[in-house]
Amino acid sequence: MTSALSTYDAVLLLSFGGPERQEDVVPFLRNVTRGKDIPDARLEEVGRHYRLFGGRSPINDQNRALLAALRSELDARGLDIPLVWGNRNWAPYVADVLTDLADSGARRVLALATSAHPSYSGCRQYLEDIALHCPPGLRVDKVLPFGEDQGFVTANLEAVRDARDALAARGRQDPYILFVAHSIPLSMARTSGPVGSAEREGNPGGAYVASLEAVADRILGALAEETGTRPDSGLAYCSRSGPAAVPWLEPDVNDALQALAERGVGAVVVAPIGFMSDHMEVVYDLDVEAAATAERLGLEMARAATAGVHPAFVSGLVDRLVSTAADPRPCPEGCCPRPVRPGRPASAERRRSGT
Ligand SMILES: CC1=C(CCC(=O)O)c2cc3nc(cc4[nH]c(cc5[nH]c(cc1n2)c(C)c5CCC(=O)O)c(CCC(=O)O)c4C)C(CCC(=O)O)=C3C
Ligand SMILES: [Fe+2]
Repeated sequence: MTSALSTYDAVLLLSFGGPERQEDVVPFLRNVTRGKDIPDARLEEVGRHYRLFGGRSPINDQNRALLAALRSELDARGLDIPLVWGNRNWAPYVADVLTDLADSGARRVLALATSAHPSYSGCRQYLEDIALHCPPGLRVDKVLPFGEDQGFVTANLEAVRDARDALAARGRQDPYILFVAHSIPLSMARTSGPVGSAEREGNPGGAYVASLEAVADRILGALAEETGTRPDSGLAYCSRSGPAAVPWLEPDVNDALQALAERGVGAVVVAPIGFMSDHMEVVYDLDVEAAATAERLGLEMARAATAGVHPAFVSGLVDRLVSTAADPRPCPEGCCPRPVRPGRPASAERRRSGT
């Protein structure tokens, strides 16, 4: 079957990468924090979550599963384009994959990054990775963030419904729905463009928060239509890091749970709509830490699944590949810019990548 995709030589799944064994943890974190001169002792502290899971991040296996699901969907549509995988911070490295593609004669590659919502970390930084490692003669176009696509919304809606029903089976009706995403510095959120609609311009959290709110709103709207009542809900954040003096998106998920318990809420669905699969942030910060907070507060909590390889999501991603191939649009100039780090000249930062 012909489609606009046939003008490309390969599809590249672009991701963050993660360690696979204990020996990988510190080298991986050194890659993530490249250029920031963080001492190994501090890296050990950051790596504690990975150590607890045997040094293995879930992210690579999630990406292997996604590659298999995308392959099946491409095949089912008769799209025989090669599909490859490259990471920013761990093997297989994007630099090696782009070199291999160029060596095998590829000229045009269509990249899909594993971040659903727009921000420097989830969008522009992948463009920088490509620019930094792209061999001459190779052109790479990238799919824009897809969090508001119907497939992603459908997968998350079904997950919230399942978690709600699991609580109901334990006798807890009408839970609060707490949507969760990765916190980012407020400065990064404000510049997370693309700024298009008036709502976005008026949203101090920028396009990142607007995208999360849009997904939450569509899930709540669908639930309201099914049950006749719109569930009580909120948006919270996990996994903040960096100096306490720098403002990040709030509230933290643990503080949000505390506030709910104080209000007398008894049951909560924690829905990680900010993540497209079970990353370390989900399996540690939510399933371990937030779950312990909920338990301590006497709150019944059910964590909704991430989109993962939900068929509607995978099919929507392939739709996106096809539509982007037909009309590749660059991320708008000035959108989701690299954060300026105080005390570091921009030129020294330009050729470095971290997180
Ligand atoms: C918006 C966003 C996404 C996109 C959402 C998404 O794609 O899901 C994302 C993805 C990821 N981030 C990841 C891991 C890390 N992120 C870090 C640090 C940071 N992330 C940030 C933001 C984001 N990050 C920020 C603003 C920082 C501080 C950096 C700075 O100040 O410059 C650090 C350093 C240690 C620390 O600071 O905690 C690590 C180890 C992994 C792998 C997880 C796994 O192994 O499963 C993944 C997919
Ligand atoms: Fe991160």
